[in-house]
Amino acid sequence: MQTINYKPGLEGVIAVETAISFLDSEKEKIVIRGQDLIELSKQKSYLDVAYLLLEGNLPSPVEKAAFEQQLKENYDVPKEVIDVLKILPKKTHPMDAQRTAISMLGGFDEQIDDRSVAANKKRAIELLGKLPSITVNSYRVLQNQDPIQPRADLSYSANFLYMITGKVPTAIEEEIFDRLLLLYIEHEMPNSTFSARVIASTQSDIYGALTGAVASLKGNLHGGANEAVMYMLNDVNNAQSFVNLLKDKLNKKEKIMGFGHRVYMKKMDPRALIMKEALHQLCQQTGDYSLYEKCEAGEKLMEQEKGLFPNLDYYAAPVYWMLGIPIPLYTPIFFSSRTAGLCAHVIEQHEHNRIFRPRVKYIGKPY
Ligand SMILES: CC(=O)SCCNC(=O)CCNC(=O)[C@H](O)C(C)(C)COP(=O)(O)OP(=O)(O)OC[C@H]1O[C@@H](n2cnc3c(N)ncnc32)[C@H](O)[C@@H]1OP(=O)(O)O
Ligand SMILES: O=C([O-])CC(=O)C(=O)O
Repeated sequence: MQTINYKPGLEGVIAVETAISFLDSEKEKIVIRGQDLIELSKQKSYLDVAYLLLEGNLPSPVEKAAFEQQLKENYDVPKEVIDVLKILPKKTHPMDAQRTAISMLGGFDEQIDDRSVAANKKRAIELLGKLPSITVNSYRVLQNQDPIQPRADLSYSANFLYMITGKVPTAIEEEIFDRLLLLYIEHEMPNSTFSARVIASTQSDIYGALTGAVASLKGNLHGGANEAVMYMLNDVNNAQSFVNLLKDKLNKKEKIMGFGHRVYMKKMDPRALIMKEALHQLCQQTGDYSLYEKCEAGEKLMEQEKGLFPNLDYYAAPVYWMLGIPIPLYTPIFFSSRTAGLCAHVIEQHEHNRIFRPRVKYIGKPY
């Protein structure tokens, strides 16, 4: 007779011991190596938090400059990777192209079998350096556009946004894009991180773990929600039509993208609030508040009708839009940011490994 302790979707199950991050619902903190992500988003930049994740402490100004320089030295992507992206069917989703490119990088790693912390940290830096180019250029070649070269004279985030839009961003655009990357950087044990750790736990390599994580993040119950939110917002002209659209979807028992979360069940994802403020800031710049009005109306309706609150993807989507970012890049950019957190998790998994191998509750034919 089996002893059953089955939680559908592993809800509430503790899967790993980690020193990387923790969602403390009681204290309302997203803890990243002992620091609150929301506080960090007000004072620090994406690269500070990427360094914190990989090294365990925030960088000094000198360490940060050296870290940024290392990333810039790794901006170039092997020509063979771009060549493969060019032969993908043009209807390939950029997430699938990103997945292919990351997977290919494994073949260029001369020390692929080295699972040491030092080797994995080196790979994390190489991956973080290459991700902006992989992300943007995989999309560009699918659009029959020539790859764009990174610009090392710009900051990491400014270059990333420049590569996406083809324009050097203004100071406010750079600041908001950097905040968006920072908020997406790490979030404890979402499906993609779990996937990466499960793969790494077989002693498989970081490229395989990240390739699996891209596939996980693509789904619209996870990272793919940000793109779905924007298509929904663009389907209607004003706040009232958006409310009507959501009511209609709810009547059809459809899930509304950008709402709900396994951990934030009774209140709004704190990261979404920061993006809501960023959206307001961007609307102030243009004088056009229509996206903000639609989002707020949707937020109110969902609370009234379902007691559900926005997650990060809900308010990140219109921020991406106002920064001039094409919708198919929203989830690949999320992944690009999350690479820092995922690499920290793969490093930790390789350091303190036990293979994941759960059991089942058998509901098949009697035997
Ligand atoms: C950055 C991120 O990746 S955040 C996640 C982004 N994903 C989305 O926005 C997709 C929409 N949201 C969802 O599908 C879910 O809320 C998830 C996947 C995020 C969490 O899923 P779970 O923790 O398994 O919650 P579950 O789906 O069981 O929902 C609990 C109840 O709330 C309802 N619910 C949850 N989210 C939604 C939603 N977005 N729209 C409508 N109803 C919802 C469910 O239908 C369910 O109702 P029931 O008990 O009457 O059946
Ligand atoms: O935590 C989750 O399940 C999903 C999420 O918000 C994230 O990965 O940022």
